[in-house]
Amino acid sequence: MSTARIRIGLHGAMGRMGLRLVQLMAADPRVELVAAVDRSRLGEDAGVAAGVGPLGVSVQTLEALDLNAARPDAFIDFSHPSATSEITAYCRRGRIPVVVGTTGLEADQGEQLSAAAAEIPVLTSPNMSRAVNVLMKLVGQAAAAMGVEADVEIIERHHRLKKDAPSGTALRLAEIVEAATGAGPLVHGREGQVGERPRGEIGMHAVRAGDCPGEHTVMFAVGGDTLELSHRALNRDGFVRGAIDAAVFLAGKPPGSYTMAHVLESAR
Ligand SMILES: NC(=O)C1=CN([C@@H]2O[C@H](COP(=O)(O)OP(=O)(O)OC[C@H]3O[C@@H](n4cnc5c(N)ncnc54)[C@H](OP(=O)(O)O)[C@@H]3O)[C@@H](O)[C@H]2O)C=CC1
Ligand SMILES: O=C(O)C1=N[C@H](C(=O)O)C[C@H](O)C1
Repeated sequence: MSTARIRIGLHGAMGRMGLRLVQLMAADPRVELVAAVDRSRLGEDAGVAAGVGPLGVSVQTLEALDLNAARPDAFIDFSHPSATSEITAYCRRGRIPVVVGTTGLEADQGEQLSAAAAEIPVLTSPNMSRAVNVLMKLVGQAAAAMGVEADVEIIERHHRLKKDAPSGTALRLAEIVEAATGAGPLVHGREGQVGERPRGEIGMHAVRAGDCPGEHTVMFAVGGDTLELSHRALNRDGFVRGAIDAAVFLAGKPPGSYTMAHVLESAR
């Protein structure tokens, strides 16, 4: 017996994440691309643009999208903070669940997402990769076990085209350490006569180089011992598969705020 595919709209469909989503969704029997929204490559067939052949879905702006024709069960957003409020408001008006992967959001956008979650299902995560979500759990455990006496340094490395720094994932890792130990403040890089390192400080370092898809290391150092927990993405597929799983999970859920933890728990 065949079940209906989950109808997915992409916001930021012609970006690095969007194009890989078009490719992996085309090979995933659970889902169907029904809307490809971007401000670039308007009018192109999204499948042709992604190299998987015609899908009959043209790239268009949100304003031009015919919602009654597309009937998305969920939207996935990997665009830019300046565009995320628009897709959130659109999904809220249309009662469409939304997965937000865009990072670098302002505090008031977090509030908008929380307000939207009172009316529609909203899943946000700075990192959709299963492995990174395991890293987050391990970092919480390590921080609690190492204690506030351990010097914590977070190093993230990304491609030269990334627009926000530090990465959303690195900021989340810092929040996890802070929650486990009360450590802080966060110190971004160091330069000049900074003096001895105070206890509790969390050092944050953003490397931008080449085409690196994303790496995160959290270092815990005490006298005589250093523990490092790292994740290295070899390509974007882990983020993309997580985002598809998130959209499949979210379609048909009641309104509320969801995270990748809900998705991963549901898959066990
Ligand atoms: N949560 C996660 O797991 C991950 C999150 N990310 C985050 O996702 C976001 C996108 O990353 P990435 O795909 O690499 O970025 P890209 O810049 O490659 O893609 C973003 C796409 O969105 C388009 N866009 C920008 N503004 C608008 C707008 N106002 N309306 C419509 N489309 C718009 C861009 O068009 P144009 O090219 O014209 O600017 C581009 O096509 C980033 O915030 C990144 O940090 C990335 C990977 C994983
Ligand atoms: O912009 C990217 O590429 C990535 N951004 C996310 C972040 O800011 O944490 C996740 C991933 O590392 C790739």
